[in-house]
Amino acid sequence: MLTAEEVRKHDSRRSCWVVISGEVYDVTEFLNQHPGGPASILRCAGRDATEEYEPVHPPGTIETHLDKGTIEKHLGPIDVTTLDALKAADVVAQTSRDSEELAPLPTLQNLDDFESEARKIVSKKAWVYFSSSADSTTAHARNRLDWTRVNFRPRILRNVGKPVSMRRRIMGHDSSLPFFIAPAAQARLGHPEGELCLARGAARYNIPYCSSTYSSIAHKDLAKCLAEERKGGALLWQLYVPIATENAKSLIAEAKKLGFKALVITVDSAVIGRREEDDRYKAELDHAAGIELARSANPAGAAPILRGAHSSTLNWDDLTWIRQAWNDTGPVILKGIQTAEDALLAAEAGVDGIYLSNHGGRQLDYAPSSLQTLLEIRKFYPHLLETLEIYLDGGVMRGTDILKAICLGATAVALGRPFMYALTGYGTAGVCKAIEILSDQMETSMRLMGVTELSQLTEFYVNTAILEQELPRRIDQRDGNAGKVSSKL
Ligand code: HEM
Ligand SMILES: Cc1cc2nc3c(=O)[nH]c(=O)nc-3n(C[C@H](O)[C@H](O)[C@H](O)COP(=O)(O)O)c2cc1C
Repeated sequence: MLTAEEVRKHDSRRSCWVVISGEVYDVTEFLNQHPGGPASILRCAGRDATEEYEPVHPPGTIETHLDKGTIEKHLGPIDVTTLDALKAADVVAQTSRDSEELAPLPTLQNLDDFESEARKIVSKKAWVYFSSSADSTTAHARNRLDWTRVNFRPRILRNVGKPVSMRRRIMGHDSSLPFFIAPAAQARLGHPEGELCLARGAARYNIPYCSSTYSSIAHKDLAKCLAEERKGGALLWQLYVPIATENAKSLIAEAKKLGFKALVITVDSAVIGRREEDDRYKAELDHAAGIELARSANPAGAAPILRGAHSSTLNWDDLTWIRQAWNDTGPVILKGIQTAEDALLAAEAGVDGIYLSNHGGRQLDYAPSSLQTLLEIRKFYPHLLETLEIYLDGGVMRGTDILKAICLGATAVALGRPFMYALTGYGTAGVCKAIEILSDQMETSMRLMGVTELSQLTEFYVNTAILEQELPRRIDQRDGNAGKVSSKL
């Protein structure tokens, strides 16, 4: 049996050992293959990495890689009585949650409240990961701002005393509400039960949950959780296409095997965006740990250094083998469409739906808000609204935002950060309360607009004049079928 003293000696690039759940691994050769980059492991070198590792990786990650031979050296168990000496002080501090500080859940009134409550107790690592957005953060700010720039045109004197129906078919699922939970990785950074809280919330309110490729709870456990709830809901599989095609195919095979209802392929992440707050925090940790990793040096002629672990070569042709692997198991949706041109290409590629998103402003800064993209599609390729399912996300904080999207022809809307904040503070109960708040906000607003069913909402219920002034005057119509243009604006 190994001791802490022995492990501590292997704390560098030359020899890097880590302890995870009481087992010691030699990961020296794995460092440069680590999909999260070598620095994240080097920060834990010679230490107990369990607290850093667990919230980010689903159970079984190491075992799978041991089987595949990517990680070769399982050195055996550590003497647990010596383990405390191997924990980093900051990790211990970061994981302490003092829920005493939180406002009682029933007093929360809107989704902003969840954000401010979560901030009180969340670790710095989780906060920068959840909240950060790319570069100048303008895309993120605009996501939120643009919802405020659309006004309603309510109708009066209509009988709105009857029950309000908000049902919508979302990616093949009959959802009770016209929104779903967007994919967001590493939920266990916020709460020990992580993504399970999201799956339970989705089941209890019968809405879909699109889980991330990087779910920190194993997908099979999410499927099990949904089945155990026996209430409703549906699981959708978000796919980041990995660099190796065989890895992508095995993820798709897993999605099929576990009964996920739709394949949501994220197409806005050829490289990972520069989220400065996140990168600054990691650089601070690296600096404190004495880790220096040259990133930008790229000698002329050498292959470019790309950020992240996803395929940077992904292109429209790849949709063919991806769809063959998925084999019509359910709808295929492209997540991250940001222009009318790409919406048209997506339709021509035969996908079932498009998901307008700039990744919560975390990828390309100054990318258009999904609301702008929706208006752009309405202006240049309005027929797509009839032929494609249209989903969107980014900055959605209120039921009124969801209604605005529905008026403009969206099938449904998704929310990312708000649910991460809800689970961080309050676990499953927080997720359920967030869904209730949105549902309540929508119901009241629908009655005040003079409708009781989503199908009654049309473009005439919103005034988008301000945003329309900012639409591009022309788009590149060389690729698509320009003959179909007959503007809805
Ligand atoms: C063997 C010990 C391992 C340790 C100590 C470790 C540690 C970490 C840490 C601390 C992070 C967080 C990065 C950050 O926030 O800066 C991370 C990220 C990541 N790790 Fe590991 N890891 C290990 C093995 C693996 C394996 C076997 C895989 C295989 C898939 C993997 C995949 C990833 C991915 C994809 C991320 C990035 C997640 C994201 O950015 O959303 N890791 N790892
Ligand atoms: C913490 C976090 C993690 C995310 N992880 C993923 C992911 O794994 N896959 C993905 O397609 N999108 C991911 N996203 C983007 C969301 O799916 C969604 O597009 C975005 O959060 C919507 O913006 P909102 O946070 O303003 O609602 C992530 C977003 C956040 C905030």
